Parts: sequence; structure tokens; C-alpha cells
Amino acid sequence: MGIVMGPNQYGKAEVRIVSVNRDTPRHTIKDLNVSSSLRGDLDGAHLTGDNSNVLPTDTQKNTVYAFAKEAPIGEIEEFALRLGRHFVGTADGITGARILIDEYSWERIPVGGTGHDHSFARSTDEKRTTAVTIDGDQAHVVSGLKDLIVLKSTGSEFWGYPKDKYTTLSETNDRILATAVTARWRYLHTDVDWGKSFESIRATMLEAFATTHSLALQQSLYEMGKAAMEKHPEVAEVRLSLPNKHHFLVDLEYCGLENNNEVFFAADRPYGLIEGVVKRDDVEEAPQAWYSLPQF
Ligand SMILES: O=c1[nH]c(=O)c2[nH]c(=O)[nH]c2[nH]1
Repeated sequence: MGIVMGPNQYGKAEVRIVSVNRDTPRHTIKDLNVSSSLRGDLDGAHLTGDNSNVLPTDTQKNTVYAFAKEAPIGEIEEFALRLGRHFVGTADGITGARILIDEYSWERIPVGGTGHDHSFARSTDEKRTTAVTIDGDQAHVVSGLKDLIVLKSTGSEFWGYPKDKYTTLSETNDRILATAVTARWRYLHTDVDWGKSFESIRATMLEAFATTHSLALQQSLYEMGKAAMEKHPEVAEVRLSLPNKHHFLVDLEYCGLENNNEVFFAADRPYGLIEGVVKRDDVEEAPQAWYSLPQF
């Protein structure tokens, strides 16, 4: 019996990088938050303080910035694959890497009806995300989005649930349905047009949210994941996390007004949290680690 070192990884978290492409006067920008984690033969570092395999996190950060200069960043999946393969291919004792990237969106500021060449506005909190895992010569990509806020002002019901002595919720066949979508989808391979796939999956899930007459957010979740996967054979599964952003009807009877589903109080907490995986039944489960979930 003894005490040993268990699984571990280390890296630089949240390297904020803004890159400006100045090839023409009409600039483009990429605004990223990049985290790297390396794994491998790191027992020495933990057991005896032998740092011979510890590529410093400071070097990992510098590599992110240098790679952005050496070649165009491109799609976040390409950038993450490039970084991960570099660390595993060049750092002694490093056999695995996980690169997480969030991309912030900027839009051109309209001036006289057209987008300005070099002035931008952050129009939404929504982020595009990727989590790339390099394991030896294997690469796994899980991409997604977070904080995409959506609302339906009708076409949502919730009834037929069990009632007990603690139940106060009234059944409804017309309510507001609102959520902030976090979605992660796992690709079956890396031969993908990342930008096109992202745009299409996002649009397809939005369309499913809009057109599903929802009997619960759970049903909307399944329909959103299913629609994306039906269109995208390159995707093995879609994981969704959907906070139910409750809108409560305000009681206006006290002042003699009938509230016909028009005036709501938007609560920020607590919120229902509806989560699930929509998957192909013939594809094997992937390790949790690929989804950039906490592991320790
Ligand atoms: O769509 C919903 N799903 C639930 O599980 C739930 N629970 C609840 O109180 N309201 C709702 N709405």
C-alpha cells in the first residue's frame, strides 16, 4: 500500500488573444480565449520536482500568441488542432493535449448603411466554442456554442406532471419559453468544413427551437439535437444544457386589469436546468474528458 500520483494535467488557462488581419484596409478580427492543458510523463514533476518534461505554462501562452502571427488563425478548430499537435509532437514526455477555445463575436459598426472597415461592436454574449483533445496521434473535436439566448412568446405548454402536497405550479397551455443555449457536439472525424458545419448546426437548432410546439423544454432539447444530427452525419452526438428562464405572469387583478398573457416578470433565479445528450444509437460513448468538463 502506498500513495501514488493520479491523473493530472497542467497548462495555461484563458489566454486572451485579439488578432487583427491588416492585409487590406478592411480589417478582420479574431477575439479568442484559449486554454491549453498537457498530459504525459509528469510523475517526476509531482514526485521529485524533476521538471525536465514540464514545458512551462508561460511557454504554452507564448506559443498561442506566436502561432497567431506565424499563420492565419482560421477556424478555432484548426487553430486548436495546430496547437495541440505541436505540443504533443515537440515537447518531451508530453503525450496528450487539450485545447479549449471560446470565440467572442464582433460585428462591423454600420456607417452610412455599410459595415465600417475597422470599427466593431460586440452585439451578443454568445460564444462559439471548441474543445480539442490530442491523444498521441488521435484527435477528437467537440465544438459548440454557449449563451445563445432564445425566447418563444407562445407555442409552449407544460402540463400533465405529477402533483403532490408541495405542488403549487399551475398547468399551462400557453407560456413563454426562454433559455440560454449551451450546446456541444462531438465530431466523428476531423475532415470537416468547421465554419460551415458550425453555422448550419446553429441555424438548424434555432429553427427546431422556433418550430417545435413545446410540451416541455425537455422536448425542445431533443428536437434541437435531433434536427442537428439528422442534417450532420459528421456529428456523433449533441449535448445540450438549457436553463429554463422562467417568465411569470404578473397578477394585475388587484387594479382591475386582465393580464391575457401579455405582462410577465422575468425571474433570473432559481431556474430549471434541463440537460441531455442526443446521440446516435450505434456510436460508442466518448470519455467525459473530451467535453471539457471538470475532471478533478
Ligand atoms: O419545460 C419544463 N420542464 C420542466 O421539467 C419543468 N418543471 C417546471 O416547474 N417547469 C418546467 N418546464
